[in-house]
Amino acid sequence: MSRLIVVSNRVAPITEGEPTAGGLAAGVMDALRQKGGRWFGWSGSVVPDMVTPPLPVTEQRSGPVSLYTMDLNQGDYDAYYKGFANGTLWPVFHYQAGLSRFDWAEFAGYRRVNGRFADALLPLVAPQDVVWVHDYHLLCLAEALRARGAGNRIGLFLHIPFPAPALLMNIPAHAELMAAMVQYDLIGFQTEPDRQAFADYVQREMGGEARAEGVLAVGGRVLRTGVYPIGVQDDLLRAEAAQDSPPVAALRDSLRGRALVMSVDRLDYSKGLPQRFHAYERFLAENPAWHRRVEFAQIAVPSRSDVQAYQEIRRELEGEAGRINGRFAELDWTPLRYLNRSFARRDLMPMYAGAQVGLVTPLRDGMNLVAKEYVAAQNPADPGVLVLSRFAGAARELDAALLVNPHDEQGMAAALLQALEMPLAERRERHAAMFAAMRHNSLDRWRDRFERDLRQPAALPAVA
Ligand SMILES: O=P(O)(O)OC[C@H]1O[C@H](O[C@H]2O[C@H](CO)[C@@H](O)[C@H](O)[C@H]2O)[C@H](O)[C@@H](O)[C@@H]1O
Ligand SMILES: O=c1ccn([C@@H]2O[C@H](COP(=O)(O)OP(=O)(O)O)[C@@H](O)[C@H]2O)c(=O)[nH]1
Repeated sequence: MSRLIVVSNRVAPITEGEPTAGGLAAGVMDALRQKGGRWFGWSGSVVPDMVTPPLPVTEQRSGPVSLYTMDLNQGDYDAYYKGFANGTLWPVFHYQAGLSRFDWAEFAGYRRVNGRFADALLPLVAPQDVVWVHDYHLLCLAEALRARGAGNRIGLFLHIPFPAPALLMNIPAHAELMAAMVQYDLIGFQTEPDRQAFADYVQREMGGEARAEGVLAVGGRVLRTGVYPIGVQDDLLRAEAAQDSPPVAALRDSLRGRALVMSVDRLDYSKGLPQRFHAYERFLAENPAWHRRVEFAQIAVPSRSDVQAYQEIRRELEGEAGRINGRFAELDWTPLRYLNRSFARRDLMPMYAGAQVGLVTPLRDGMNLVAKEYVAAQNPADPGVLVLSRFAGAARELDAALLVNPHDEQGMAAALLQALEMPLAERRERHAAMFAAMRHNSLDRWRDRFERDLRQPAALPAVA
């Protein structure tokens, strides 16, 4: 039997109900629980350099999912995760080249860790299995597996945007990176512009040829590319949204009838939090009639806190939250609640349900599952309004949201007012359109389409 072997840097906690660090882990766990499979990744623990590889692989089981994890030693973690993946690739792929740094030694460390993943993975993979790799941490994994003799079909799904070639070429190792990427059999993207940017580079810089829709021939290899927007499990989420719990009750009681604007993000510069804070400040300044009648809750979960750019954005936001509250707060009204902590998703869902506005305004985002979760949580008879950045992957499907440019403070302030004052009929109409789009590209569809295309070499690539 041919099994599905999933590989990603971040894996979900195996215990249900624990907060999940980001959309990849949430999405993959939900998808794997349905059908079962093997999932290999980093344990999240870093051990001293004197512990030398190969590091042991630990197995845990949760229902039909077998989770295999491995620690990283400090040197590998620094070069691979903190260095090349999150110090170089993440900013460039999110169109923030100015925040990117590059070091050949870190790139070598990134390749070395991709090799360590390959070494640990090989004993778990039978020749007939298919391997589904996730995200930018493992762009060189297919190359490492092939160098070790693996003949399996190997696919990559990129959860984050893929940059235009001119931007990608800011990375001095762009040619090495792309030569490794074309060792995959199938590469999936969140949106068509991401797929097109990849194909443009292959054609223009590598002499590749686009043969049929999405099929690329390059350097003696044929690989397929497709668009597979990640989704959510709306039935599960709707059930979670209907539950009450102590944090949800505490939030509701504290609002005392005020409207709630809500945002939930990892504390990441790509999420556009300072711009969002400034737009809310402008909204308050321009609309005194809304003072005491609205509160904005920003949940910002600390993330990658040992990377300098993340430390800087955290400091900036603490200052801005204090300043905005200092400017507008009254003894009995705090206009902005800023929380640096995480919640279990089953607690977030009823909070979304009670929020009149979901404010999701990243500068760039591969997809943004919070936007889809917000739509899933709403009561169709009296739904809230999603204000969504046009630069989130989710905006391509949820185009009935109030779409905003996160760099346009005035536009965002106006959208907030429009959302808070939107008539019921328009809210229902917009929500129905978004709900249908969200349901169509479900999490099951994402997994099934990618797995089907990965297993069928001859099948035509996907167009979402
Ligand atoms: O693993 P971390 O460094 O703690 O970061 C968390 C995850 O962040 C990113 O998530 C992305 O995947 C989501 C689901 O497809 C998508 O909606 C979002 O737009 C992406 O940013 C990252 O890509 C993951 O690898 C991280 O695990
Ligand atoms: O306190 C929190 C904050 C976020 N999330 C989940 O983390 C994911 C975030 O995914 P998204 O695609 O929005 O962004 P990412 O963090 O992956 O860039 C969503 O499923 C959220 O529900 C969570 O479980 N607890």
